[in-house]
Amino acid sequence: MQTVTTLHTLRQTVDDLRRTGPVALVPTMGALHEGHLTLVREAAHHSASVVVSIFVNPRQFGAGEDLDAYPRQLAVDSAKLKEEGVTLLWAPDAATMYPPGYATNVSVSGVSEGLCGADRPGHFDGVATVVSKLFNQVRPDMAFFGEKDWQQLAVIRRMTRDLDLTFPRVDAVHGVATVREADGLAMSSRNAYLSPPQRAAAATLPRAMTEAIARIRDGQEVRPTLAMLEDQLLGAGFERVDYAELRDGDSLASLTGPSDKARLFVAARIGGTRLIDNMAVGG
Ligand SMILES: Nc1ncnc2c1ncn2[C@@H]1O[C@H](COP(=O)(O)OP(=O)(O)OP(=O)(O)O)[C@@H](O)[C@H]1O
Ligand SMILES: CC(C)(CO)[C@@H](O)C(=O)[O-]
Ligand code: BAL
Repeated sequence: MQTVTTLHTLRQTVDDLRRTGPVALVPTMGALHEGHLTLVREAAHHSASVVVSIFVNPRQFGAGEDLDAYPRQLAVDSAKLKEEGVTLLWAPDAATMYPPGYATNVSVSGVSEGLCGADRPGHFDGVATVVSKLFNQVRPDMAFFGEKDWQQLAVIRRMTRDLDLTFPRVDAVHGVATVREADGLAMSSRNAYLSPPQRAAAATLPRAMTEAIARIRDGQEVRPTLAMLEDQLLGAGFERVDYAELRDGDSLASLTGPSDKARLFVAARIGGTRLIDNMAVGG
């Protein structure tokens, strides 16, 4: 595996790779876990070369968020990627991504509004901006993102479609199902912030979501069911529920009842750590 930190070398190396077959990109912020490695394996399954980027993108963190605390462990991550047979690790620094004078922002409306967009103003502008840069830098034939960040995936697909991108084309922006711990908690780099008791209580999130979905499918009203879900989380030790909402998985429009594409989206905070999850409800 080659580790590249300059744009010049990245372009040269990816141009060489492209001659050997399709190139896949897996964008990450590092602190890699099985969720990330599942994206890498899926990417390898569909391409000749896998490029993984690791960049903790300052523009997607709001004031007072965990930019400084975000886990950084490039050597450990690099060993994991090497083991997976990744072709190239793209690990730019902040000055390479945003040199002095940098002044451009990519902003996607609609799907970025509400849910995490409401709690983290500017977050999806930061994501759309860095992902459009990564797409232009690597020019991958395909890219892989986790469904754990469902709204992020919707924003990236919208951006790819709206800007008529061809590297990758919108139908080559792939979503990969959420990888979970044995107790159902969605894997996330931020789970590392949790103390053992917080980690044990965090498993209430997927459990309470699964129960709420069963009630909704059973015909119980959505609003009281989601209120019960919030109470369950607060009772288990979460200090705040940022949102618990039913939305259409494609358009992200709010829903008041089940439908084919309905998904339940929740964000909640435990010990100051913000966890998100989403699950299909179905009709
Ligand atoms: N449990 C998971 N299952 C599948 N994909 C995942 C999972 N966790 C993260 N991903 C995906 O990996 C990519 C990189 O995500 P990122 O580096 O932010 O990791 P993360 O674990 O989501 O961290 P964070 O704690 O910041 O949310 C994203 O496309 C994300 O959706
Ligand atoms: C897509 C991404 C790598 C952009 O910084 C980030 O938001 C993430 O890790 O999900
Ligand atoms: N996994 C999404 C990146 C973020 O929370 O900033």
